[in-house]
Amino acid sequence: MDKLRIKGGKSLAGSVDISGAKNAALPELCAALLTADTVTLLNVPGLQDVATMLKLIRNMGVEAERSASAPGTVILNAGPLSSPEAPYELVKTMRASVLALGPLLARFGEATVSLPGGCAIGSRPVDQHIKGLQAMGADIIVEHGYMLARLPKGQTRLKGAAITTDMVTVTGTENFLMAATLAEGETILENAAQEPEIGDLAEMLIKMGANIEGHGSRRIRIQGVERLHGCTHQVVADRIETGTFLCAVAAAGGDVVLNHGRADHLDVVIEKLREAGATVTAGEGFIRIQAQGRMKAQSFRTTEYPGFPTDMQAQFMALNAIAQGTSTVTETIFENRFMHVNEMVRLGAKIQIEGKVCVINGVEQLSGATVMATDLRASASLVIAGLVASGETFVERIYHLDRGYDQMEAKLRGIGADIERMKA
Ligand SMILES: CC(=O)N[C@H]1[C@@H](OP(=O)(O)OP(=O)(O)OC[C@H]2O[C@@H](n3ccc(=O)[nH]c3=O)[C@H](O)[C@@H]2O)O[C@H](CO)[C@@H](O)[C@@H]1O
Ligand SMILES: C=C(OP(=O)(O)O)C(=O)O
Repeated sequence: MDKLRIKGGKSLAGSVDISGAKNAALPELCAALLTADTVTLLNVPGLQDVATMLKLIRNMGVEAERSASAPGTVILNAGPLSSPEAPYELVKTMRASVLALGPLLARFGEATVSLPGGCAIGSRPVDQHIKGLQAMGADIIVEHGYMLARLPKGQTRLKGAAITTDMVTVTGTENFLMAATLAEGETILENAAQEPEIGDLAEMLIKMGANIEGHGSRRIRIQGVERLHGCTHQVVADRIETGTFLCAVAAAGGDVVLNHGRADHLDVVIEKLREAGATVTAGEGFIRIQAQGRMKAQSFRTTEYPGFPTDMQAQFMALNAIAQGTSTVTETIFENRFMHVNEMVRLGAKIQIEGKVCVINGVEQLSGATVMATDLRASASLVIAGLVASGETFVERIYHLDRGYDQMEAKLRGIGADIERMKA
């Protein structure tokens, strides 16, 4: 297994190109299942999760190729799709595979999708996905670890429905959105997620001929159409990758421009960074951060968008770990998303976990050690901690990092970090 070696203490300067968002690219690859026409996605990030999703849909019979001449371009054609199935072997490494369920049901009237299972950050059930698609008329049974979904005999389309989920669910909203585009009649999604990736998916579906209103709000209305057509769509910039680099610069110090970064998708995080003492400026297609000296620790609580993103919790905690003062971080979305804490403690951080809350007493210096990545954002937080720790830090099990960051170590090296991948 590859690991990262980081020699801490370098400040960061220069510019980084932010990639397309993992959490937009994954549903958008699944949206291509909704049409027999060709769909072209631009700005698709080079991530392990994208490779897994391409494998998953190719396994169904979909033609899906990365363009050799245009980096980031993926051309998809689900015309030849023959097997609407997502097997456990592929689903187990990537929970987002559940996003195949809605489009498959909508277009083919059947789908067999493995239950994703729990993961390091929490149990992550899919009961809301099942309940919502059942409300749209699907028969879904769970058997041998699989969701077996089909339309009742004689029915060729899902039916529009009013769906109110028990909690805000991002991939749940995306599954219903995609399913509803081809359903008969109107679907109203109440308590819908408002993450920018939902808006980006909706924009893509509208280009494909879908009739959608209200995306970006808590109530989305979809009027089903009989068929969708192909489109070309550019994946929105990754706000979590952007936020990760912002935290890295705030922690290590420096002056970095993030090209393609969208400040309007990161309001709360940027506000906290400003309160911490960083200077953050932004314009069309870029964000610049300048940071000098020790930041001031910031307390926060994760909530659904537009609140503080759970996917930024670990990275900001790394900043708090070496900031001045005491902060509290409350995780409200996932029940087990503090796996990075014990690893940070091994680097010298002073953090106590009290249920959903972490109390962090900022220390002046971390000291390098070997630490283990347990999930995607935990990995990123350990990289940030390694950038500021004295001596060398080795981050093991970075296959988690590769799931969701496009060449993170090369991008960090480009702005002056002393970081290298050690191949297994
Ligand atoms: C591919 C993708 O976009 N992943 C993101 C998505 O994950 P994902 O869509 O899986 O997360 P959800 O928004 O669904 O989860 C929110 C909460 O609802 C719970 N829940 C969800 C569905 C369900 O059927 N039953 C249920 O109990 C989850 O366990 C969690 O506690 O949103 C999360 C929350 O912003 C992010 O951390 C992930 O990066
Ligand atoms: C939890 C995350 O992703 P996923 O839903 O793909 O596991 C994440 O991106 O931080």
